[in-house]
Amino acid sequence: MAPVKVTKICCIGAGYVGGPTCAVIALKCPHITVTIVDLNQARVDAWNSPDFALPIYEPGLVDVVKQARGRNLFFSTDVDKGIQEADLIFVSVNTPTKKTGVGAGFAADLNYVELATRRIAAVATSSKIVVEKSTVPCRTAESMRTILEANSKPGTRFDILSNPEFLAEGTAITDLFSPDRVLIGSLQTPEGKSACQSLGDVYANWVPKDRILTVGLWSSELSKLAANAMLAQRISSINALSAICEATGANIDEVAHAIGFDSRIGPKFLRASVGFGGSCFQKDILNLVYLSESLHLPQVAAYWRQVVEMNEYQKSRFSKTVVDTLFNTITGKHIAVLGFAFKADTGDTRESASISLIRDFLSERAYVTIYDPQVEEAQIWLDLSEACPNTPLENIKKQVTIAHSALEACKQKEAVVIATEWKEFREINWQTVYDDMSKPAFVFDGRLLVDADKLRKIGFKVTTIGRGERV
Ligand SMILES: NC(=O)c1ccc[n+]([C@@H]2O[C@H](COP(=O)([O-])OP(=O)(O)OC[C@H]3O[C@@H](n4cnc5c(N)ncnc54)[C@H](O)[C@@H]3O)[C@@H](O)[C@H]2O)c1
Ligand SMILES: O=c1ccn([C@@H]2O[C@H](COP(=O)(O)OP(=O)(O)O[C@H]3O[C@H](CO)[C@@H](O)[C@H](O)[C@H]3O)[C@@H](O)[C@H]2O)c(=O)[nH]1
Repeated sequence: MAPVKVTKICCIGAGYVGGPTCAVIALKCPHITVTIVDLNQARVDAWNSPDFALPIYEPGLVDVVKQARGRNLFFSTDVDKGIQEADLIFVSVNTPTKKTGVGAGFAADLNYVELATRRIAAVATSSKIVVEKSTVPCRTAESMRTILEANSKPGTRFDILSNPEFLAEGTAITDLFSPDRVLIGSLQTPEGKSACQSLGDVYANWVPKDRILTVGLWSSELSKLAANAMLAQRISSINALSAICEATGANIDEVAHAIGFDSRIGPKFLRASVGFGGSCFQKDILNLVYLSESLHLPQVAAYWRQVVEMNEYQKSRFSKTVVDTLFNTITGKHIAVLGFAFKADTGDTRESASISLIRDFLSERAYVTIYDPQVEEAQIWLDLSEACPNTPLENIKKQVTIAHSALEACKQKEAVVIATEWKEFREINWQTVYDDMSKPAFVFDGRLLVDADKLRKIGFKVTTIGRGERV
């Protein structure tokens, strides 16, 4: 069966994945018309804004959108038209952890995937290749196929592919320009393989062919969960070791450097921290835990659950270190928290470790001043309200202030907590920060970001993750 030559792509979901991924496809494939659709009018308006005030912050994204928007890249809320016109449809909707019902707290909520799939089935009038881009549990493609086939009109067919996304926020554009690999899963039938080639040909416009991996559908779905589980496991492993370093006087930087030199281990993703955040790691591991339990594999479930538990431990251990170091009480004390995003170079706050720290500080009745270069004030209030469900927002606001610069945040505070690895925190004038702080002036570096010795020379009392010495 000859592969369909893709000329029109629709992406359902204009979020952190759908937006950048399909904007890059449009840029790299000027012969393909790409329409990204979303039900969220405000989001689509932001993607279309004349001054390119895009709904997400991602280095390099504005340049990509500037080049392609209006040429062969379009953003719209007309989901049905987008579906009808396309020959290939990406489903890139959110798959958060379920909050209620069976599997609550672990399983992925597939409601958005199902609704998008049902919409495709309801309005498609010609054959489509439907590509699962969202991260989903193993065998979700089968459910999508069942829905689509049960609703297909005479003469139309649907081929389902899995094409999980591996971009990381903050580096999305470079990841998409030069991916380690593009993974495409398909049924191993002539039709499935032909659909797989159609999508592979789209990526081949800029991705070397040896980086386009083709596998079975279920392997592709599971590989996405597996990749995130293994990455998060590395962080929990190095964080577990950071606790041993603090207790023994070993230095986690030196340990990471030493083990990373072993080519079988490698140096990446070994940075001890206050804990991993982001919308994916925790969600996808819990999803794997749920899958393992559903498959009656309790030991496997317990193994992966421990990665998340270690992360929770790391966050609470850091909060406790702050309290212990500040003479066992932070009640009434003023603390600056630098960074609210879950990592640098993004405005995304989902599962940010900063939120857990601030919640702990508020419960100890400290006063907190937050500064982040990218996160909107409204988002901070929303996240803190969710983190402290029993405290009305007006009470939270009595304890929390939002500053407009790092220097302003640190002024007259007793302690500075670095929660996100923004480069500007390394480069601020620490002498000025010191001069303006109450004394003794404490710095708690949750990201191994600053030169602790230099700060100590200025006069700070510095506590760093994974290092025994504390003055
Ligand atoms: N954020 C990441 O870095 C990342 C990376 C790789 C994979 N993923 C996975 O990709 C998926 C999307 O993640 P995201 O971060 O882009 O989510 P997101 O919440 O930023 O975006 C999802 C968008 O889908 C829209 N949507 C939901 N249902 C819809 C429907 N029926 N019709 C039209 N629009 C609809 C929502 O309005 C939202 O704008 C998730 O499964 C996630 O696990 C995310
Ligand atoms: O050595 C490290 C590396 C990362 N982190 C933290 O881990 C979290 C996740 O970071 P990162 O993986 O860089 O960002 P994400 O955007 O969450 O990307 C992950 O999740 C995506 C969604 O599934 C995948 O596509 C990516 O491949 C995967 O890296 C952040 O809080 C980081 O600060 C550390 O603490 N130490």
